[in-house]
Amino acid sequence: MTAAAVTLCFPIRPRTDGGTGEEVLLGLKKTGFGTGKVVGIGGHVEPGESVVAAICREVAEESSLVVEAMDLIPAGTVEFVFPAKPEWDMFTTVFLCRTFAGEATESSEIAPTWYPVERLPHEQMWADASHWLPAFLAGGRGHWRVVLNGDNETVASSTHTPPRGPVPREEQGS
Ligand SMILES: Nc1[nH]c(=O)nc2c1ncn2[C@H]1C[C@H](O)[C@@H](COP(=O)(O)OP(=O)(O)OP(=O)(O)O)O1
Repeated sequence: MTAAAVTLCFPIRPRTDGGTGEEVLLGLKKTGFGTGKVVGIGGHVEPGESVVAAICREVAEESSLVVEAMDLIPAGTVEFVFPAKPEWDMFTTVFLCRTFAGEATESSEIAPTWYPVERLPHEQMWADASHWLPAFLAGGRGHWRVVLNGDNETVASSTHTPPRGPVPREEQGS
C-alpha cells in the first residue's frame, strides 16, 4: 500500500509574550485523523496538486494565514509508518515559514495556537513529534522514518537520514 502524500507547514515568528526566542504555530485538530491532538498545520496533497500548492491551500483553509510559495523553507520529509494499520501510512513534506500574512484564526478543522519553540505541548501531540519536530525547528534537515507500535500511538523506532550533500563531480552526468 502506498503511503498517502501529506504536507505540513510550521509558521515561526519572534515570541509575542515578552520571552526571548521564537514561537511556532500548531493547532488542536477538531475533526478527522488525529482529532484531539495538537498537530502541525497541513493535510493531504490532492491528486494533480503540487506539494507547494497543497501546503499554501491547507495553511489558508486551516489557519487563515496566507503563505506564498517563495516563502516556504523546505525542511525535509517524515514517513509515518503504522504497521498495524497500513492504510494510515503517510509521507509528509515539511516546510517552515517565517514570512506570512494575516492572523491565525480558528477553522472547522483546527484551533491554532502559538507555542514557544522551547515549550512544545508534547503531551498533547503525537508521541513521535518529539523525535522529529524539535530537530526541524532547530534547523536540522533530512528525512525521518517513524514506525509506530501496534497501539498506533507509541513509537517503535525513529530513524533520521541527513540530507545528501552535493553530488561528487565524478558521479555527475556529462
Ligand atoms: N504519526 C503522526 N504524527 C504527527 O505528528 N502527525 C501525523 C502523524 N500521522 C499523520 N499525521 C498528520 C499528517 C497530516 O497532516 C495529518 C492528516 O491529514 P489531514 O489532516 O488532511 O487528515 P484528515 O483525514 O483529517 O483530513 P482530510 O485530508 O481533509 O480528509 O496528520
